[in-house]
Amino acid sequence: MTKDALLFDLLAKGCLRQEQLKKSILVSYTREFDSFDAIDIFHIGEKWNREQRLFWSDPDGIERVGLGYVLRLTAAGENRVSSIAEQKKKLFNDAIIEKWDQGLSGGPLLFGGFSFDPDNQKTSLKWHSFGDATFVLPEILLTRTKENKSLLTINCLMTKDKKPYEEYKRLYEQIQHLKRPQRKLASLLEEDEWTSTEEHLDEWMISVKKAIDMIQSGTMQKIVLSRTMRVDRKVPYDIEAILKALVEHQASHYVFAFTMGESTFLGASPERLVKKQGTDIRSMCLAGTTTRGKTEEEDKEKAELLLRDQKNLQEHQWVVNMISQVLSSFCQSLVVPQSPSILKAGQVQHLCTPISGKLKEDKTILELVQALHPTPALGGYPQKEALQWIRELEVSDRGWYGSPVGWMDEHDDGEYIVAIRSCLIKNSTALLFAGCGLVSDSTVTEELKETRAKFKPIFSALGGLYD
Ligand SMILES: C=C(O[C@H]1C=CC=C(C(=O)O)[C@@H]1O)C(=O)O
Ligand SMILES: [Mg+2]
Repeated sequence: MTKDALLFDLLAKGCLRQEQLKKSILVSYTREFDSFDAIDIFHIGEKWNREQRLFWSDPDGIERVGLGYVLRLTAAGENRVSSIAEQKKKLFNDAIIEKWDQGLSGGPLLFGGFSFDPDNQKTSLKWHSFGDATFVLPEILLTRTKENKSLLTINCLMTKDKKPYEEYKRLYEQIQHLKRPQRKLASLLEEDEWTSTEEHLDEWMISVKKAIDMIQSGTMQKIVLSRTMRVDRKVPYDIEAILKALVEHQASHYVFAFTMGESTFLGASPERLVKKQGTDIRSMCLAGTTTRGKTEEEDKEKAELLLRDQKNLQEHQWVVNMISQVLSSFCQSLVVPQSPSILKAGQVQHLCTPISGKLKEDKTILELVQALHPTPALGGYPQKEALQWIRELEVSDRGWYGSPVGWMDEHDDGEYIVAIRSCLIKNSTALLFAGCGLVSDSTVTEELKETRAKFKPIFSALGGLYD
């Protein structure tokens, strides 16, 4: 039997099971594929379904491109995480999943994320297609593994009206299409083509001052406040060109893009929230920032100053305390380094404490995400009060900025990052986000500079200069 004849077989099996159980059946088939260029494949998706495309690459070198969404799981409000978990469970019940090698990382992965705060009333139309929680299952998912193997996953939901042969024919044609990439020359922006505006800057500075005063008075320990920069072009943004720039310049980051309808949320985040593989857990505390030096020597000097800087160490410590406390309740063992190291992230560098652990009992990746979000790297401390202050002090709607975004598999393993260094793009407008952790030694001027530096990596990828 040829590889794709097996696909037909599975679809027929799915159809039969659908008739027997009288419910929609997920059929997922993963096989080896020809080597591919992820950006090229993403580009092919523009022609056939430009409103349903996703891209994901991680620091281990794994790349994934998803084209077309078989289904969308959505949820709103306080119970959004458990609602997604329930919908996911139902979807995988009775599913037919075939992988030629169980050890490889293809398969029916769900990609998506959550808004930062479902209780924030500033629901703007801009984030409409993303909602409080949205997960998608791509129809075609191409994966390049760490070992440089290419995998093709085809997902299909066999509903009552679907005929196996018709589905097979349609999917087969799409696979042929994938083999004929046409590379378009990605063009970055010319300098005179865009205008940028730092939005509500005065209001933001007043809010930062208020938050610092409050922290100094002892009411709060830490609050993270973010702001937006709008960058307008004369012509629509070229998402592939931006991804190409991010992948080239930010290879050590998580580069992601989720297109939901006309809008794309994309970025290159250095921050892992949590990864779960069986009982192994990995997380990361990232907070405390300085800029990069112009020479290697200056860069190192800045890093050394950061490692000794009391304000940044304090800012960092709230995150270490919270993440280690949360994870210790889930884990039988946890490794937390005594002091932070440096993580270089494009035009900035951070204090970073990686954390790893072993789960004591079976948990899903979503349970871990729910317990961790938002850490004091994006919210503050104490968490509940910090969220309340963010609602009151921030003008912009964070939407999915600063939120958990990622993927999960049929075994409830997966990886979520914190969506920072990111922007929301619609046609010729990009909205960039950057925030900063405020503690008692913060000053408005320094935090303004810090957020300006944090805009740079994504701004550069939109066409500004890398410096
Ligand atoms: C909130 C952001 O960064 C967080 C992660 C690393 C360092 C941070 C800081 O030093 O303030 C922030 O906590 C952002 O980039 O928008
Ligand atoms: Mg900071």
